Amino acid sequence: MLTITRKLEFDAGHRIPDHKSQCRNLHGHRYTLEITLTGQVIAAEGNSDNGMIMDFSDVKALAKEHLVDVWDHAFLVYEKDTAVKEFLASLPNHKTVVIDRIPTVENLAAVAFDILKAAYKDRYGTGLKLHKLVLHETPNCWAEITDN
Ligand SMILES: Nc1nc2c(c(=O)[nH]1)N=C([C@H](O)[C@H](O)COP(=O)(O)OP(=O)(O)OP(=O)(O)O)CN2
Ligand SMILES: [Zn+2]
Repeated sequence: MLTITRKLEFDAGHRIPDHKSQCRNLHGHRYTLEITLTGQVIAAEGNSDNGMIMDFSDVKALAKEHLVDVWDHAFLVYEKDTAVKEFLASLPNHKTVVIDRIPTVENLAAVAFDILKAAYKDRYGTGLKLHKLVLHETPNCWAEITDN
């Protein structure tokens, strides 16, 4: 299978409220996102994206619009983490993203996959689709999710 992968980075805060150790504290990460797409290679002489599955700049633009700019410098808070949710709501103009599950790297990768799957789906009639997403929380810890 032929794929292309675009890497982007963003910063976000989170906490894992029931964690046994450090991760129950408010803290942040520089997340690294790897987006892998598959689809037919575009064959259209004279087109800017001739010979590409998708121009990397378009991969980046869609990722930013639908996910990266939404999560960058936001605090990603679990919807049932009432104490932190209320605190963040008390801060004027604070960038907060409420997540319907605990913001572990596994869950954030799954949420990101669903968002980006819809964003890339068959934009050119070439079967373009999100194949895999990797989300690094630290250089040493990451989750991967693949389309099934
Ligand atoms: N399965 C998971 N385990 C942990 C998660 C997670 O999302 N899924 N998250 C955390 C913490 O939030 C944190 O992101 C990881 O911290 P840590 O284990 O300290 O990671 P480091 O890379 O900084 O660890 P080093 O020991 O410095 O390499 C915890 N667990
Ligand atoms: Zn963390």
